[in-house]
Amino acid sequence: MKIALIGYGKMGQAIEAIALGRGHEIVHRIDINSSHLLEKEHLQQADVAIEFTTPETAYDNIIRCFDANVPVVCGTTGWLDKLPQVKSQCLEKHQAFLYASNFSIGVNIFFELNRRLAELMAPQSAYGVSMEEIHHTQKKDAPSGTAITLAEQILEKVPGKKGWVNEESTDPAQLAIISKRINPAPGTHTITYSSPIDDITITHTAHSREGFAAGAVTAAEWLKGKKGIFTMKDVLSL
Ligand SMILES: NC(=O)C1=CN([C@@H]2O[C@H](COP(=O)(O)OP(=O)(O)OC[C@H]3O[C@@H](n4cnc5c(N)ncnc54)[C@H](O)[C@@H]3O)[C@@H](O)[C@H]2O)C=CC1
Ligand SMILES: O=C(O)C1=N[C@H](C(=O)O)C[C@H](O)C1
Repeated sequence: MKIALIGYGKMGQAIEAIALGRGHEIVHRIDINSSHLLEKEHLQQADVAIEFTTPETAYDNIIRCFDANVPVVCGTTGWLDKLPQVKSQCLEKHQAFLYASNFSIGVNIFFELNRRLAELMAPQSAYGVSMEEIHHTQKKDAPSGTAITLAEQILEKVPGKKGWVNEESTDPAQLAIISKRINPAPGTHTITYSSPIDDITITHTAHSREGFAAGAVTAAEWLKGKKGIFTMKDVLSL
């Protein structure tokens, strides 16, 4: 498979290593200094694009892929206010788009655990719920995309929680997400249900970026030749 890497930073390079190891070809490594490669004539040389850049650049990059008729796997976080526009553009232009806040198999299983735990805890009013996420200091967005996905799952199930805030909160209607930036930390997410009697805690800890990169390559292999809007639930049949 011919892959265009849009974003050749920590993730772009980790994805390249996995993709080459699986016999794929990298046709473009597009970074801030080589953005002319985002022109249609270049992007069209790829079977699929994998986009890991910045919250400010992801939207334009995705639309460029649609205009070049190239399926796009996107892992960039912090731009989701524009997700409805991306989805409508994807459908209008008959393109293929797959976004995940986290591509690792472990986190996608953790999402399922989180959903089930929230369902079980929903009637247990003695427990308060909170979240902590820890990442490296180069991370641009807070809370992490993964934390937002986890929070949305909890808000869907736990009555009385109306939204999340990225700070400590005494408002029972708000789910507090505490973000810590410490090196080295590829990504740790912890959810705690706490009562005067006991606590229940679930944690996912990434030991490296390998799981994110492998999941993104698997998603690209799966997306090639498809049309529509997909998530890792489709790829992993969860
Ligand atoms: N969904 C997932 O599983 C994961 C998502 N991420 C997300 O991926 C994104 C990138 O993360 P890292 O690689 O760690 O960041 P990074 O800062 O190491 O790399 C970002 C790269 O994008 C490049 N870039 C900036 N503007 C660009 C443009 N207009 N066109 C092309 N390239 C451009 C930069 O030069 C830089 O090399 C972040 O939003 C992060 O949160 C990170 C890990 C896993
Ligand atoms: O920026 C990172 O590094 C990561 N970003 C993603 C997120 O925002 O959730 C996924 C992972 O946690 C690493």
